[in-house]
Formats: sequence, C-alpha cells, structure tokens
Amino acid sequence: MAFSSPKCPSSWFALPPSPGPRSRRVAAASPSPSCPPLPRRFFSEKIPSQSPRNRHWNVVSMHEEEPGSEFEDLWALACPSLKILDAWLALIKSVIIHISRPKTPGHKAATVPVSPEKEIDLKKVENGVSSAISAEEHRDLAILNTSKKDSTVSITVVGASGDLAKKKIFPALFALYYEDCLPEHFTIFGYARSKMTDAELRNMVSRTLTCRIDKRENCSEKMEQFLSRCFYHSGQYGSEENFAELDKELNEHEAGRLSNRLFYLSIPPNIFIDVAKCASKSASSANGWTRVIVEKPFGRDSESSAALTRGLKQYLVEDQIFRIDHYLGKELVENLSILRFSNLVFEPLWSRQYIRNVQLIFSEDFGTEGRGGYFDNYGIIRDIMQNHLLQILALFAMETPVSLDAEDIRNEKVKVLRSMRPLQLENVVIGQYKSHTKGGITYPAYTDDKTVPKDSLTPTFAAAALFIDNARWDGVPFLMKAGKALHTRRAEIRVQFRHVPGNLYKRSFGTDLDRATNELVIRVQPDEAIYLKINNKIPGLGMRLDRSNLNLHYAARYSKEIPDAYERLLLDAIEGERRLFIRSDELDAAWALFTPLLKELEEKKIAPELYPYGSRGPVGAHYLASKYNVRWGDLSSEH
Ligand SMILES: NC(=O)C1=CN([C@@H]2O[C@H](COP(=O)(O)OP(=O)(O)OC[C@H]3O[C@@H](n4cnc5c(N)ncnc54)[C@H](OP(=O)(O)O)[C@@H]3O)[C@@H](O)[C@H]2O)C=CC1
Ligand SMILES: O=C1O[C@H](COP(=O)(O)O)[C@@H](O)[C@H](O)[C@H]1O
Repeated sequence: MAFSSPKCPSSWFALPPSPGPRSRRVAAASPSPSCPPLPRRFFSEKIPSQSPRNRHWNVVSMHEEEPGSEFEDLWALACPSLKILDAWLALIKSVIIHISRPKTPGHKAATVPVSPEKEIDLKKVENGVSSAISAEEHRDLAILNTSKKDSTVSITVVGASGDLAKKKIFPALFALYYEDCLPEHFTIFGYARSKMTDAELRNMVSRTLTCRIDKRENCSEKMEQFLSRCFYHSGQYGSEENFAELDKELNEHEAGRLSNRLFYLSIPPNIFIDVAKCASKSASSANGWTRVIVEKPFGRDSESSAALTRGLKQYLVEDQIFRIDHYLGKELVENLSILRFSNLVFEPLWSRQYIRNVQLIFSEDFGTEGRGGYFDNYGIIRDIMQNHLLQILALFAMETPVSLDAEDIRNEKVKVLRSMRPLQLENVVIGQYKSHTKGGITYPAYTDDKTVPKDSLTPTFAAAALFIDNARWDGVPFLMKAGKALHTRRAEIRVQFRHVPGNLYKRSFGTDLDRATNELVIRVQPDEAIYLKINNKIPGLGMRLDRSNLNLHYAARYSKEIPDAYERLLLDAIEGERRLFIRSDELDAAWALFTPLLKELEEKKIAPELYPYGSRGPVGAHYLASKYNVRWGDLSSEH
C-alpha cells in the first residue's frame, strides 16, 4: 500500500516518484517485479484517483477475490512477462540516463522545453504492444520502476533571501518535513544574489521556524535535522554559469539517484524568465521531472501576462509551470467543492433559482506596510481580485466537473471565467486609505509610504458587481470587495438565498424580509468556519422568531492545526497535482475580464474615494450593493 508515514496524510513517497497523480494509480496497481503472491485484496484495493489528500477513492474493482480464483491464474500468466519488461526497463533507464544531456555550462541542447511528465498509457504495456511506447514513455516507466530509495527531490528556493521565502516557503517546507510529508531523500537549496554561507542560511531560516504543528512537542531535534538538509548557493538570476554550479551541487547531493527538481521562483516577476531559462538550460533534472512554481503577479494585464507565458514557454512546457494562487490552498477554499458537491442539502440549491447573490470579501486591518513599492504598480484589483477572489468565484460557480482530475476542474473554471459579462466602470467602486488618528495613535495614509508617489491614484480598496451570463447564474450578482487598512482582517464567501415563496411566517419578520433569508457563510480566515443562518422559534409559549447559526466551527470540531496554504501547494507541486494551480488559459480569461476595466480606470485617471485607515471602507461600496438590492453581509449587525 502506498502510505509509508503514519503522520503525513499524503505520504505517497512509498511509491516510485510519479510523473503525475494519475500515474500513481498505475504505480500502485503494478505488480512487483519479484511477483509476490497475489495480495488478498489486490483487485479491491482502493486507489486514489487524484491526490491522496483528496481522499476521493476509486475502487478499482468491487470484487474481493480469494487466491486461487481466476485472478490468480491471470497473475501467474502475467508475471514472467512483467519480469522481462522490468529488466528491459531497467536497461532502458540506464541508457537514458547515460544519453541525457551533459550537464555542463553552456550546453545548448537544453534550450528546447524540457519534456513534461507524461501520463503513461499502461494499456500499451498491458497489451504487450511495447514497441508502441515512445521514448518519453520509456523514461517515465523507468522512473516509475525505480524504487523510492533511488529517487530524490531537490527543492530550490530562488530568491531565498527575500520576504516570502522567510515568511512562508521555508516554514511550509519545515512543516511538511515535520509531518513526514517530504520524501526520504530530499535537499533544499536557497539561491539568491546575496552572499551567504549554508550556516547563515540555516540561521536565517531557523528564526522563522516554529513548532506550531505540535505545540507541546519540543521540535528542536526535527528542526536541526531539517536545517541540516538546507544549503545555499549564491548566484545571479540570469547566469547560466551560476545555475550550472548549482546543478553541480545538486548532483552531489542527489548522489546518482533519480533526481526530481522543483524550483520555487520567489523573486520579482521581471526576472522570472531569466531564471526559467537558466534553470531549464543548466540545472534541470537529467532523469526525473523538473517543475517550476511561479509566484504572482503573472503580469499586470492581458498583454504582459501573455508575454510572460510566452517567455516561460520558451524554456518550459505548460505542465512544468505551477502558477501559485495561495488562496486555492486554503482549507476552506479546498472545502468549497466538497460542501457543494457532496451535500444534497446544498447541491440542488446552487443556482439562480435559490441564490439571490454571492459575496466574496477580503479585508486586511493593515496597510501596504513595506510593500508599497510593489503595490503601487498593481493596486488591490490586481493584487487580490483578479486572482484570489476570481479563483474562488470560478470554483464556486463552475459546473460539476467530469471528475476530480485537475484538467476536468480547470476546464470548468475556464468556462465560468469565459462566461462572465465584461466589467463595467459603473459597477466598480475604488478607494484609497487616508491617515486616521484613533486612541492617540496616528495611522498613516497610503501615500505616506515613502515608496509611493504622493499623488498616487492606486486603489487600496475596490468593490465590484460581476455577472456570469450562463443559464445557472443569469442575473445573480457576484459582489466582490477587497481592501487594505480596514477595520478587520477577514476573508469570506457569503451566499444569500432567496425568500421563501409564500412564507407563512412573513408577518413575524416585520418589514425587512431580506433579513429573514438564509445565508451561508464560508469563513476562510481567520477562525475558519462554515455556518448557515436559519430562522427558528424562540422556545416558549409565544411565537417569536429568532435567527440562529448552524455552525461548523473548525477550532471546536477539529483539534488538528489547519495547514498553511503553502504547505498544501508545495506538497501538491512535489506530487505533480495541478488542481490548485492556474493553467494558462484560466489566467488569460481572468486578465481578459479585468484588463479593459483597469485600462479605463488608468486612462480616465479615476480618483479613488478616500476612507480612513481602520474604517469599513468607502460608502460607495454600499451604494453599489444597494443598486443590486444587496446588503453586505459582513456589515450587518449580526455577522
Ligand atoms: N512577500 C509576500 O508576502 C508575497 C510575495 N509574493 C510574490 O512572491 C515573490 C517574492 O516576494 P518577496 O519575497 O516579497 O520579494 P522580495 O522583494 O523580498 O525579493 C526576493 C528576493 O529577490 C531578490 N530581488 C529583489 N529585488 C530584485 C531585483 N530588482 N532584481 C533582482 N533581484 C531582486 C532579492 O534577493 P537577492 O538580492 O539576495 O538576490 C530578494 O531577497 C514576488 O513575486 C512577490 O510578488 C506573492 C504574495 C505575497
Ligand atoms: O497575495 C497576497 O496575499 C496577501 C494576503 O494573504 P493572506 O494569506 O495573509 O490572507 C496580501 O496581504 C498581499 O497583498 C497579496 O499580495
């Protein structure tokens, strides 16, 4: 069975390194070369269809066969040929490794995209049509047939000296290590221009690691073990020579094992392509997979995003590019599909017939502190709406995918994005925070940031009404609101349902019938929860109605710490699970929606409405909502 770690819920490293989640299915079902006796539950073993953490199980066959049945006969027949195949594959593997490109600086052959991890059509092997298997598939088979002991994963954090690396990436890697989710053989490299020794990197990283997963446990031993697997290489981002040096060091650590390499580009976007080029040409894996995680922003409009995609695709194929949107890695965003598709009380309600409006709300109770330089070039629409909130909207509104496969889900998300009505300026409100003094403390204005021009019109707040012009969502307003320096920190999805037709208790609600409708709230953060507002009778002899919450409060229900989004996404990238990463056509569709609006705002120099630091944002957001007969759920007296 695949699980090797008692701790990691997704410990698939007992399997050979997989070219993708679907191949894991294949790997799990492949008989071992030594032909052990037919396992009792071989044909009824549950095999994961996607990623094990999906916990969606495919039952390969419902039969539970006893040894001695016809399955055993088949097994006996198949075994010798599989043995031959295995030996053959081992030979091919060694030839492939031998003929792989020499990994010396300046080597030209690798300027073409590195071949992607391809799903293997095992049927060809099963049917004995081995000649029909391509060289690439041979390589993948070789990978599959190499035991975990022979493989390794090297993770290079490019931009290791930066804020995100310290704040999120190294802590997430440590959490994965702590949970036994990293493979047995792994190495972590930091790469940046800053001069640092391994010891200095370890010292820097150690300052941000905590024992948060298991607070009572003293995790210093685990930390030491983790840090001893972290190394640093200083180099320029555009230097193939420096990446070739990194490659040499990686090779030393990989020690002849089958090597899989993950590069995390935690750097400013203007150097993404340089790094993709150098990593691909000089430091990609010779015999395993090479994947690149790209941080946002993926451009600032349709043109620049397309140029970035084109640039990356000169050196990488789409399957190697993992565009991260960390909101997709948040527990409650992950749970959205489960809530909808596996609960009969919700699934039939998910349409214009029952849903009055949907609200996607993001607020932070701090300003752009320290990131004003970056932010001023992007603004809140690009920073939060075009990616995080739009991704949640697409997941929320998509049609039922054919399966839980990454491509099936992403196909449905793209369809939603393409069905969206072009955004009109009159359906958008923008704001910018101004200085405010409260309790003797003066909070700065956005333009007080030294890296922000004094006359900046960049919005730090935006609200928008969006519409999906398809049969399911015709006429339903999807309201988005995102802002910095507001009164609270929160991210949530609010679903307000329609009125009960002919409600018998209408009179008990007074004149404000809207307040009596059901509302489903998915609180993504903080204090994760899913609650449904319902109407009920106040106990007693009278007939007075009340509003109550049916509440799934995560902290009360589960003692386990919720993983950080970066943990989930890093593990997915290592496992080749693409479901939570953005495909290039999704990105194009997202930019196609926002680019005309952004251009109009900029060309017309629309001035943002000023709101005090720590307030609830511009009043314009209320007018926008009321235009569509909507009240922001987060601002009502009862949240
Ligand atoms: N920080 C955050 O909270 C978030 C960041 N992101 C994205 O993640 C990526 C990394 O973010 P963050 O760590 O904050 O970025 P930083 O500005 O901290 O940059 C990371 C590293 O890149 C190098 N670098 C910085 N500026 C330049 C430059 N102009 N030219 C070449 N190298 C440069 C520096 O390393 P050295 O000088 O040592 O080479 C720096 O330590 C960015 O794309 C950002 O947009 C996304 C979401 C949140
Ligand atoms: O991508 C971004 O997200 C953060 C908010 O992330 P969270 O996980 O802390 O909610 C935001 O502060 C930042 O501006 C933006 O670039």
